[in-house]
Amino acid sequence: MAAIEASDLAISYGDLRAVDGVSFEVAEGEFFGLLGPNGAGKTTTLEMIEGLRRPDSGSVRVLGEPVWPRNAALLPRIGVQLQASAFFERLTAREQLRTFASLYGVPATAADDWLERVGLVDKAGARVEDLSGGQAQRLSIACALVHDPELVFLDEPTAALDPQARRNLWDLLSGLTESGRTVVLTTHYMDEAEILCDRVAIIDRGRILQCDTPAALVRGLDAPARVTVGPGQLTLDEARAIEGVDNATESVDGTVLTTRTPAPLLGRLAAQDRLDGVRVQTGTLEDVFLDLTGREYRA
Ligand SMILES: Nc1ncnc2c1ncn2[C@@H]1O[C@H](COP(=O)(O)OP(=O)(O)OP(=O)(O)O)[C@@H](O)[C@H]1O
Repeated sequence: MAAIEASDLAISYGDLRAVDGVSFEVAEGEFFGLLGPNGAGKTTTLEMIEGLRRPDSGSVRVLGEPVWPRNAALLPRIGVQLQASAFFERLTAREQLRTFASLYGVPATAADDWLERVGLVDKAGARVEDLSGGQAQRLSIACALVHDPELVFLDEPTAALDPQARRNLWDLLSGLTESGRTVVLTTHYMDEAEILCDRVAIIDRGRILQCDTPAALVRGLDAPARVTVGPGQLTLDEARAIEGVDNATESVDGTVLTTRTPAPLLGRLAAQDRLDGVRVQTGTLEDVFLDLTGREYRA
């Protein structure tokens, strides 16, 4: 059984078709990403799947059940991350989490376990308004998971965090599917989706442009790899003479070799003892987005 089956979802706000025929399935245990720029329709799509917003047309089944009209049987089985601003005011981090636990009828020990899992034991007595952005996001994720849901929705969990705090949160997020739980994440960040998600749907202007594993999407681009060899190791003529090199240029970082066959090229560079400081860049999801839409990604 699929954890989510969304079929031809559409919703308009006045003249704006915010979601325009979106269909996808998410398998149980999958880490699935909805990826797209501001205003693409990610949040609206999630709200329809969570049963918070009624689609104009189309249908959704979650964990085998219809979500609309509001399906109370599903509530204990799904977790929805609240934006940090939706915390109960003036509670400490522990009280906040214990309040969620009691609303779901789970013991306070579950709250304390999650406090530990998200690394907030030191902040247990701090009021939620005194937490840093990253700590608040960790707490909101713990609140969504305290009742051990089968399916959890995380809407831009790393928005507004600095790069270090985002990376710290990735460790926590990547462990969430370990016990077979399904995770659906929306994000602006292509790098985040590439690292965390088993599959991503790239969504723009209310439509899914592509849906696949990040690796397959990048492979489908058929973009050449760029292999940069440290400065002074190769002349351009030597570089161009190496089998598999399509082009070679100089940059401040060294000699940049363009190739469609990076693995054998690296083997040849190794044989010439020229691997010191070599960097390999392949296509990224940002390149996929550019290729699909013809414009830069507007994160
Ligand atoms: N209640 C509403 N009334 C009118 N327009 C809306 C409403 N909610 C969303 N929209 C519009 O629908 C489009 C999709 O919005 P949505 O919030 O789903 O995008 P998003 O991909 O989640 O964007 P973001 O990453 O900025 O949160 C946007 O153009 C938005 O302005």
